[in-house]
Amino acid sequence: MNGVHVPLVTPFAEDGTVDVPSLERLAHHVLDQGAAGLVALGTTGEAPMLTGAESRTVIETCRRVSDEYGTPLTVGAGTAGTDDSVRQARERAEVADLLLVVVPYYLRPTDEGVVEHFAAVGAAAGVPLVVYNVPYRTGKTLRAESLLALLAAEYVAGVKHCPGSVDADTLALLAGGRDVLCGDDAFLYPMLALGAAGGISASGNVAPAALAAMVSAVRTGDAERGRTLHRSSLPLARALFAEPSPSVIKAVLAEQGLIAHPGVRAPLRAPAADSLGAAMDALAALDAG
Ligand SMILES: O=C(O)C1=N[C@H](C(=O)O)C[C@H](O)C1
Repeated sequence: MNGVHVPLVTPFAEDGTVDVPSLERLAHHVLDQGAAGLVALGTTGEAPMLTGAESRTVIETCRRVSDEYGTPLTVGAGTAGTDDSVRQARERAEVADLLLVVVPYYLRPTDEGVVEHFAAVGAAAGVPLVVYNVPYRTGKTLRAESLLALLAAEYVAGVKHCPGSVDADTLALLAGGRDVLCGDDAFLYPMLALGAAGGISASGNVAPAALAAMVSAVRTGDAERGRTLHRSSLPLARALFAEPSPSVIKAVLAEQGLIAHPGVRAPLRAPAADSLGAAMDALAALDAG
């Protein structure tokens, strides 16, 4: 799990069904532009709003394209409960190379309960897990030692960390030595500079080359280039997340002609014209890598 992995949006056709040709076009585009792999059914893919059949269509489409490119496919999985997460992980692991498993949300279990949850899912899945730590969405903040324990587990390939800042726990995690992936687009460069292996970055849908260039600047020790790319991509990350994601991202992708329609599923809503305008301006000003 090195480099930038792109959590693809799930494009919908005008009638609201999953638009497979748009999804395929976008998947080819991001891999052509330097993404290291695809992520299906991430937050950006509106996973909670898809039916089981739609989820399978998205996974199969991403599998086909990943096989063409020889790149890894990570598939989102996990719900609030362990039994249901185990069932879903078993099913999705048949097609995925890795599973991106969200910290169980809403009930706010203890850290010990969360660690046991991942052990159960890891044992059932048979493919490596990426722990998706996103406290501002799940309502569950794990202690740094629990994150480090998960990072050290043999069934865990990495932690996708979305702290909203580079705080003390983030520093402890990055000092942990194994794969940490940044899940907060605005913090991609700072976390890479501190040793993160890469990122799962929604901005990669619209600017894959710039993010791939940032990774390569850090790898080659070109700090000045890395900082330049960071300064240039930060306004874009902010603009894309100015409204609940992925509504702005989809609107930009439709403007770019990469997907046919910008529609998102309720309760998400189309973004305000100003939000789209700000994102298009940030994209126009981007150092594209
Ligand atoms: O789709 C994802 O997975 C991502 N999740 C983060 C979030 O929205 O919480 C952001 C990241 O860019 C991609």
